[in-house]
Formats: sequence, C-alpha cells, structure tokens
Amino acid sequence: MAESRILIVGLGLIGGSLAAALRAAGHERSIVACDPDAAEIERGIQMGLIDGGDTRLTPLVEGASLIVLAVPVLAMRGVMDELAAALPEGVVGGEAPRVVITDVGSTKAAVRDCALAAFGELPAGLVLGHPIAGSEKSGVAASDPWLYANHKVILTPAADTAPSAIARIRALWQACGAEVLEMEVERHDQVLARTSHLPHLLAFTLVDTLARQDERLEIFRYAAGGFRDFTRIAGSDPVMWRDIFTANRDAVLTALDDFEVGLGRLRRAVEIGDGDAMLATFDRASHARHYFDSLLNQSSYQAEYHMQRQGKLTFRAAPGGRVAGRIRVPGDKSISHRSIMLGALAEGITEVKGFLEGEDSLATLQAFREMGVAIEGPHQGRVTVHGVGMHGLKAPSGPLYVGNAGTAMRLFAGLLAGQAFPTELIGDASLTKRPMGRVADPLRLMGAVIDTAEGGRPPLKIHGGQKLRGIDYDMPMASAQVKSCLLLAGLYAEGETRVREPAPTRDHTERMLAGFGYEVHRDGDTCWLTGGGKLAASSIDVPADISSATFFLVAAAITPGSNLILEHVGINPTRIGVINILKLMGADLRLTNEREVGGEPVADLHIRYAPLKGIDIPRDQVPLAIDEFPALFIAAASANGVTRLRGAEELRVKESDRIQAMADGLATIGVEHTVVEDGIDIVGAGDRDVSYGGGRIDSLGDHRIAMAFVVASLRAGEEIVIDDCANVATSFPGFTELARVVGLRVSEETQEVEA
Ligand SMILES: O=C(O)C1=C[C@@H](OP(=O)(O)O)[C@@H](O)[C@H](O)C1
Ligand SMILES: C=C(OP(=O)(O)O)C(=O)O
Repeated sequence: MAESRILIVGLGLIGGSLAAALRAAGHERSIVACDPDAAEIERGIQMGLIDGGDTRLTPLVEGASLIVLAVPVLAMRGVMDELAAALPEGVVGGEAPRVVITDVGSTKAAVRDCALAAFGELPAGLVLGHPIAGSEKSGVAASDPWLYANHKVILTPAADTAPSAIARIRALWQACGAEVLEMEVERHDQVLARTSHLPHLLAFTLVDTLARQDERLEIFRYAAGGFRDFTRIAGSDPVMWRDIFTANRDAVLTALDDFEVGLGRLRRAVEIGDGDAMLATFDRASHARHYFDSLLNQSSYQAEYHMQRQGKLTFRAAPGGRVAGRIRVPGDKSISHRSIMLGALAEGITEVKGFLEGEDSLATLQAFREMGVAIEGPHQGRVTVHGVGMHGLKAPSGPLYVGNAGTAMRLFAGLLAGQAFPTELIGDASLTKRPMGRVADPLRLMGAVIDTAEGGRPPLKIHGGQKLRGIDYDMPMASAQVKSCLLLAGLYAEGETRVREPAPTRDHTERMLAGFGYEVHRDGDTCWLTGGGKLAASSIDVPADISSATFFLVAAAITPGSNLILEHVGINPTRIGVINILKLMGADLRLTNEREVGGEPVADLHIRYAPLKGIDIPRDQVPLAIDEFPALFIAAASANGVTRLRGAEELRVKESDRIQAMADGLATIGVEHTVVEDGIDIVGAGDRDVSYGGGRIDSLGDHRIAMAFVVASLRAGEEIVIDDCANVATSFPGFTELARVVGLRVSEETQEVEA
C-alpha cells in the first residue's frame, strides 16, 4: 500500500482493529484518527496503533490520502458534511483521485444517501464498504489485529467509481488478510438484513423478553450453552444497532416478515403436535447449518466428517461362533444412489423407504443438497426428495465430495455433463486412485468437456453448458456404472443414446427410469433412450442389499449347524450371481416369499449349512456377482477342493485391488492359492471345523475385504484381526452388531491416530 497517510474517523473496535491489522502487516506510514472521545485517541496512541489524532476532523484532513469512516451509520451524515467542506476542491474526483474515502457501515443505501447529500454527487474516489467481521465488544481497547483475517469485506462501488480508487481500498483490506468481494448496494442491504440484522434483532428480543419476565434475572442462572450460543450478539453496541435498524428499515422488515411466516408455521406444528412438520423443518435447518459450517471451513460436509474420524477402526473376530436367526440387512446401495438421483431430477415429491444410511449413499444425498435440492431425512430409511425437474439443479458453491463411492462419481459424471453449470467431483484416497476414463471418454464423444487428473483419475472437472448428442457406444468392459452414466447423460442429449454391454450388468437404472415414466428400450445386449424427456416422481421401496446379505449367506454356508433367514433381499436377475455360485458349490439355499416391490424382485433367503465343494466359477456369473467375490473367496477357502475364478479383472479396480488384497489376507491365514491376472485359484481346506489359521489383516480401507475376513473367523483356528475397517460404514452401517446378533464373535476397537 502506497498511502501516505491513513485517517480513521471513529476509533472504536472496528477502526482500532483496522489500525492494529495494518500495523501487524508491517504498515509503517502514518495512521491518524479522529474521535469525539479524547481518551480513546490517547489509548490508541499508547497501544501503538495510531501516530496521533484529534477530536476535530478538519485539522486531520489535510495530508490524508485514504480516509476510513468508522462511525455509527447515523453519525455518517454529519461526518460527510464536515469532510465535504474540509477537502480541497476536486481531490476525491477524477480518474485518479488523490484522496480516496471508504466506510465500514453495516448498511449501504443509507450511507450512499448521506454522501449524495453532502457532496451533491457520488465522488469517484468514494468506495463504500463493509467488513463482515465484528465482536460484541466495543472501544479501541478491544482492538484485534486479526479481526479481519480470512473474513470477507464487501465493497459496493457505483458505476462511475474510479477503478484506481477501488484498487486502493481492496489493497487496504487485503493487507489486513481479508477477502474482498463486490456487490450492488441494494443486494448488500438485503443479504445483510437476513444474515446479520435479523439474528441480532432476535437475540436482542429474546434476552429482553426473558429479562423483563424475571426482574431479578434469576432465570439466567439456569441458562446453558444453547442460550449462550443464541444470544451472544445481544451484548453488542446498542447505539450501533439502533442506527443499523433505522438505516436499513425496509430490508429488515421484509426479512422479519419472512421469518414471522416461518415462525407461524412452526408454532402451528407445535400447537397441533405435527411431529412430521417439525422434523421436516428441523431436518432442513440442521443440514443447512452443517452445510454452512462446511462453507466456512471451505471443505465439504462429508469431507469434514471424514477428517473428524480421528481413530482408525479395527475389527477383532474370535474364532468359531454360530450363525442362526432371522435378520434384514440394510438397503441396496446401488438402488439407494439412484433413488436420490432420479428423485432429484423428477417433477414432484419422491418418497423412498429402505434407503441405505451408509456413507456412500449419504454422500450422494448431500451432493444434491449442495445443488439446491430439498431432501428430508433419512429417518429410519425414509427419505423425501423434493424433485426440481430435469433443469432445476443449481451450481454448487464448491467441489462435490462423493467419498468412497465409485457409483456416485461415475453416475454423477453423466448427470452433471448435461447441466448448464460447471462442477468438480472429488473423492477419498481410494476413489482418487480409480479409473474414470471409462466414463470421461464416452462422455466426451457425446460432446461433454471433462478434465481428469493424470491417467484419467479423479478429480473430474465437468465444464457443463455443452450441448450433448446421443451416441452408440460399445462398452469395453461389463460395467453398470458406465452404462448408467451414459444413460443419465443421454437424458440431456439430442437423439438416442445406445449402450451395448459385453455381458449383462445390473439394470437398476433402466428399471428405475421406467418407474419414473421414462421409456428405456432393450434389445438383446443393447439398451437405449431418447433425450429431452421428463421424470415423474415415484415412490421407491429399496430392498435389502444382496451384496450385504452375501456376508451372512457365506457365513451360514460355511458354519456347521447354521440356519439363517435373510428377509426382503433384492433378487434382481442381474444381481444373483452369488446365489447361483453358492448353489453350484452345494449350498443349501432356498428362496421363499418371492414378490416384486417397486419394480424390483425380492425374496427371503433361507440358508442352512451343507458342505461346499470347489468349482470353476462360470464366466457369465462374474458380472452378476462382482461385489460378492471377497466373501465368495472365503466360501472357496472353506470348501472341498479348488475353486477357480477367471474373467474378473474388474476386481482389480474396485475400492482396492480385490484380487491382491484377498490373496494377501488368505496368505496371512494360511490358505493356499494362486493369483492370475484376471482371477485366482483357491485351494479349499475341506470339511474340517478349522480350515485355516488366524492373523492380522489389512483391509486397505476396503469395506468388502474387511467384512469377508470377519466371516472367515467362523472357520479359523485363531483370532483374525482386521485393520482399517471404518469404510464398512460406506455400505453396511451396523455390520458388527448384526454379525453378533446371528452369533459371530466380532468386536470393534478404535485407535487414536497420531496427529
Ligand atoms: O452400478 C452400480 O451401482 C454398481 C456397479 C458395479 O460397478 P461396475 O460398474 O464398475 O462394475 C458394482 O461393483 C458397484 O458396487 C455398484
Ligand atoms: C465397488 C463397490 O462400490 P463403488 O464402485 O460404488 O465404490 C462396492 O460397493 O463393492
């Protein structure tokens, strides 16, 4: 900053902190201050903040190059008049004003009116501003050099404000560590009425109302954190706030009217005991508040949650145990992701039940909230999605964090490629290693503009705003995620989008689109749709996830004496590879109570122990059992003879390289095996009660590896300890509790990770 002398008019907390911040930033040139209270000037000098000062303004004006008006808003008019009279003709005008003036008032229209009245026009060197920082304290003694660091300062320049003047005021605040933004005066006043003035009004009212009801203020003795948090700002400077409410009357009244409507609605809900309405309001507010936190910390809500997981989770599974009972595992992850995606893009309200409250599907839900979709829940698997229509999503204010979920990132890529705004998709360490070229390449063929990191890895930067056109695409791998990605992009594309799959993969996207009234065609290995249509809201009953049920199917299949019923499991024909493979191995597995819910077939699965034998897994079953292989490897290790898997190279690009991660774990517990590029041979130890040993296993943060080795403990001779299990919560929250319910001997241990 090249200012020869800075004059601060009004040496209170705000003016004093500005001087303190400039001093802390190494500003050595002259700073002087004007204040009606001579003692404040004296204190400012003693504190080393200012070089001198006066109670009169006129003598200080000469020689000042930058003047900051830090007086209450209602004192502004008098100060402006005095300034206009004291400043030499023309110094605040022209293209490069010699003197620039700014202010720190919380309302801007009123201050602009003062300037117009005092100067007869808005001088080119006047740049009105408002630092969004403060404290309930007042007076120069409370000055804080860090008050503005990482805070926003809003400047509200007019059309003919000199750019050089704006640059000088920007430099002033940037020197204090603030982030400088620009806004129009009216918008500033409306925004501040809602985010600052209204909360102050409420805090003042609450404290005053309680204090009046209890003259001796006895009641405050019993007030705890909630009261303290809500009312801290009621200790603020009364004069300043009187001035703000006087100056910003209209915008404050509008904000108050809106608030009264909300309050009335909630009052009515309390009056008639409408718990759902209360829950809906509290839920929206609670999520909005978390979102606000994430904005403040410039991180995603979910990312922050992950960072807060200070401990690493270890599972300890004691050898042996039983498997018996009747349980329902959590909702299907694939269907849960899709229910939120289609519900958000639909017109109308989609009610979901059985939603998986796991981190993967919650990340999808949160990403839509960040794009302006109102979503209530989840509450015990119930979610209400207020659809915004195909073109109703709003640009998120930062990257969308999808955690550990490959499904979310790939499906989002297609859906977001069709939006008018740019987005960035990021994920956790595991997801950041997974290939995204498989979706980025065909999306580019459709006209999307997408940047990836090296090797086609995340993050994905999707430029948005492109016109997409349908393509006819031959998928190089059997992937439901790629197929779904292209169908979702196809909704926004001109013409037909056709996808051919080398082998059948899960068809939840096609089924659910049809359930939302969108025509999807299929002929043999190809499915297609025509872009430009609409989705109509629907209700979705998510079945229990067969991929989660698998851990218990295998547990029962390998444990003598077991007898287990898994209720309401999704048995979509594109997902039942595990049932077919276990039956081929000799498992005693029956489907009962078969029915259809919301376009997806479900059944209860009844499994009892029977000795298993090793098999060559039919290649056509591989895509239909893709997520089930970690558990199936344990079935193979407990079977009689060798089990051979081929054509499963896709396992190498899941949350971990699942062929290698399982092979390493099997080696630890002493199971003989041979790894090949696209599969593995596993030598089963036969019908002995104890088929292998124990040991310490690294799940590599892969939920399915962790759960598979818990199941292995049933036939192990010693304890199996599995590290890095926190991600089990991505697909199967409550896994260990449910495992204990049926008779496994597993416990959880959290270790603090050193900072
Ligand atoms: O579409 C989906 O919901 C999924 C498809 C599969 O992935 P690929 O498409 O990569 O095979 C599967 O492994 C994943 O857990 C879920
Ligand atoms: C591969 C999986 O999921 P995603 O690809 O969604 O991360 C899985 O759940 O096993």
